[in-house]
Amino acid sequence: MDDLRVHALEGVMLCIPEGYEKLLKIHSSSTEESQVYVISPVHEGPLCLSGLLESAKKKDEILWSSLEQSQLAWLDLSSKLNIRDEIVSSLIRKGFEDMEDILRSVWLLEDISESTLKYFASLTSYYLALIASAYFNSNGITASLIAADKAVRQKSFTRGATFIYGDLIQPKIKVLSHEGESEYTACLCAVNAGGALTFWNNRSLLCTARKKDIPSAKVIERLSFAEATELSFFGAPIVHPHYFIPAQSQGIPIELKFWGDITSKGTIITDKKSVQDRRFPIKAFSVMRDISIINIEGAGMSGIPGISSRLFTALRREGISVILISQASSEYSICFAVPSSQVTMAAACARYEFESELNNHQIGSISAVSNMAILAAVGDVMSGQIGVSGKFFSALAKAGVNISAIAQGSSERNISAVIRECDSLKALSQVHASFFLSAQTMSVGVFGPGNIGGTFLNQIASEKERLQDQFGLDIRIRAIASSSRMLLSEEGIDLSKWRELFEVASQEYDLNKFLAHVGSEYYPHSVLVDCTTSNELASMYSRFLEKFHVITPNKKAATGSYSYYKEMFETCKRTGKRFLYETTVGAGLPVINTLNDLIQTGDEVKKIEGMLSGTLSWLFNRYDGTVPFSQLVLQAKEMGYTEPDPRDDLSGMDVARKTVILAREIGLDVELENLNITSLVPDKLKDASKEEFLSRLSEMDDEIYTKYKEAKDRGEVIRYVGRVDNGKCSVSLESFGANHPFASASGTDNVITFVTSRYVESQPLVIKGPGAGREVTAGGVFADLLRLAIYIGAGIL
Ligand SMILES: NC(=O)C1=CN([C@@H]2O[C@H](COP(=O)(O)OP(=O)(O)OC[C@H]3O[C@@H](n4cnc5c(N)ncnc54)[C@H](OP(=O)(O)O)[C@@H]3O)[C@@H](O)[C@H]2O)C=CC1
Ligand SMILES: N[C@@H](CC=O)C(=O)O
Repeated sequence: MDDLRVHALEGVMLCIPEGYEKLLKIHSSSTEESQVYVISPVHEGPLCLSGLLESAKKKDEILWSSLEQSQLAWLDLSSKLNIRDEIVSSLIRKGFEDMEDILRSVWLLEDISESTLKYFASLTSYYLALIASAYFNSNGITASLIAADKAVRQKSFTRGATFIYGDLIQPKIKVLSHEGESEYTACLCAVNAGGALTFWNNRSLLCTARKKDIPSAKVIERLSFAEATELSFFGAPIVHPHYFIPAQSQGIPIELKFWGDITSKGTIITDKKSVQDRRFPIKAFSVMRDISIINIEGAGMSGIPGISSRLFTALRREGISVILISQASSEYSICFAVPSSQVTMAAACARYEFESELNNHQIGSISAVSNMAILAAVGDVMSGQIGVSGKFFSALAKAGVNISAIAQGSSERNISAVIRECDSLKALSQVHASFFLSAQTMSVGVFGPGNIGGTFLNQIASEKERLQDQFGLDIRIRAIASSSRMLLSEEGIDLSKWRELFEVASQEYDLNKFLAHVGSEYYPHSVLVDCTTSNELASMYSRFLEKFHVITPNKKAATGSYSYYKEMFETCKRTGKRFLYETTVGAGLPVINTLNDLIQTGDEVKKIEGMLSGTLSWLFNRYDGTVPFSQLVLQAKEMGYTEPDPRDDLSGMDVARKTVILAREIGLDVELENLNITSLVPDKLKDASKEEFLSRLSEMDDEIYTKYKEAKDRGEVIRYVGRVDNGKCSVSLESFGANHPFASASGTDNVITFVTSRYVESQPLVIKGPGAGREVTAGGVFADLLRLAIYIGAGIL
């Protein structure tokens, strides 16, 4: 068992009775025999005493009633803790009598000396220590009080509790007005008396990112002093390194704990360099907001010694704190970041310093940009590990975050990027997920909860948890829209009951609202899944791809005009967004991806031939004249094989679209209008409404029977085929003998053959399987979503 632990506490923690109860719990659960509590002064609230001095200086009559109220507040705290020790109240009263004398002289002199200010502050720390020791004693724990200046010289402390108060010891360079007040004294006590150290903060546990920004951020268990130094600079809940130098120099580990959650183990800072798992090179990410950058540019700076030195000397003279510096090796420009509150002064200071260089154009411009943030990644294990910064920057690129400046120290323990403040949350959540510190989250909006869309939502519902646990992929379906209603949810729709929610909680459909919701800034990756057959939505993909990834089984966009088709891919190239549409041909079959593999590996595709309609395949496989064709069409619709309007299948249009998609995939500039399409839909039903067409379906029965009979008599079967051959596309209704591969297709089979340089005519590459249906198609859309997840960096194998 260690003998001694020294705790650094903020005075404010002990301004309410619950604070003492917490402290008692901490004491009782600690293993060390001697516990030392260094208590910092109170700087705000009813127990703070510095306001009295201000009133005295201003000769404000309110002083006397405030003095009385203040005394009552202190006595009240002690009585609420049931402290019966008369000495405590009489010492508090005595302190107030002394204060009254001092306040009278401040009143007369209208001046507050530094030592008076310190005395009033240290009195609060004394009172807290006094009350705490009385409270501990009344709870059967031996407790005593020692003034800080004496405590730091002690080689040992008595068993039980010791409370240290007063004018706490400060390092020579103080950082922020009230930072580290108890920590430095605690360090000195621990170093001198050989004890362990705990710093209690009132802000939060130290996590891999700020919890407010990334709710799934985890507590960091261990940290090296060097990492702690980097993180403290970037605003993590650790005091400035100046305050823990004594402990660091003696290799005394420091526990960082959070007063709001005293049972958490918190973080241990040690002098050991982190040797954690190299798969997790980053310990934590931090964001500093409200930053401005100043850029100094000019050809005349190259190779001129002393420019940087003059700049930073001038800035230091003005007390401007430079947070980050980045200079191109060409020395053509220097960029540095400062807090926005200092940017005007910093820019003026730089202009003043380089006035003559500006006048003679050695320096072209000195410009400032505000509303920036610094995103920093910190970790010992980054050092020497190839690819960490690459991953960091590519993660930012995938999230569409522009980087204005970069800095990486040669220790390789910190990479910092200056980005726009409005991108900071999105950037943080992307890099945090990319280094597997939290799940890779996608904000997904689904258009069209019909056959395919609805099945897709059900499939996600059943796999969501597993994907999150196994691969850290967090798919959040945050919006669902039909043509008239939409359901939005901030955290993600509960997919176990999405249908009921859509019924009862949906609102009127508003596309702009839908897009703004799915694309909300917090999420680094926003995805639109279009499971409609809407032309209107398809015509907006190019616009969507500016900001969203698009996944769709809807064939309309990929078969729109060739210029629009090109435009979508140009947008993708520019924005880094993905357009995935595997299910537009062959439903869940791997047709487009296979074709792409052939092309990307240098194969030459000479001919594509396919039975591309699952519906027509099923109809002609089923039809034998016993059940009317029209009835089978209704069954196919019921089973989710047909297009929302079955005329799209029966007219050959669906096959034509798929043929065009395949042709374009191999680089052919083809337009749908140029295809000759044989339609099975009688002319008289072409322009009827969908409802009328369905009610008059039987009018096509005779003609189909004739076609069927003619083929049958030849010993053949009817198939609808799409072809891309010799640079030309065609679709046709044909009949095939029993030996043809198309004749052996059953059910909703699609059969697609590729003849290429590698897969010759006599032995083509053949893809065969169900080419329509809810489950297979929705599964294909889901697979596209997972492909996208891999692209954005999810660790799916
Ligand atoms: N069935 C299959 O096997 C395959 C289908 N596909 C494609 O999948 C897509 C969907 O087909 P399927 O699920 O059968 O069709 P459904 O008719 O079952 O569903 C379509 C859905 O889209 C909604 N919708 C229509 N217009 C809009 C709009 N402008 N905005 C938002 N929602 C809209 C409809 O809502 P509302 O009720 O308001 O009209 C409905 O919920 C089609 O493009 C089809 O070509 C691709 C491969 C295979
Ligand atoms: N209706 C289509 C569905 C797939 O695209 C078909 O039958 O093939």
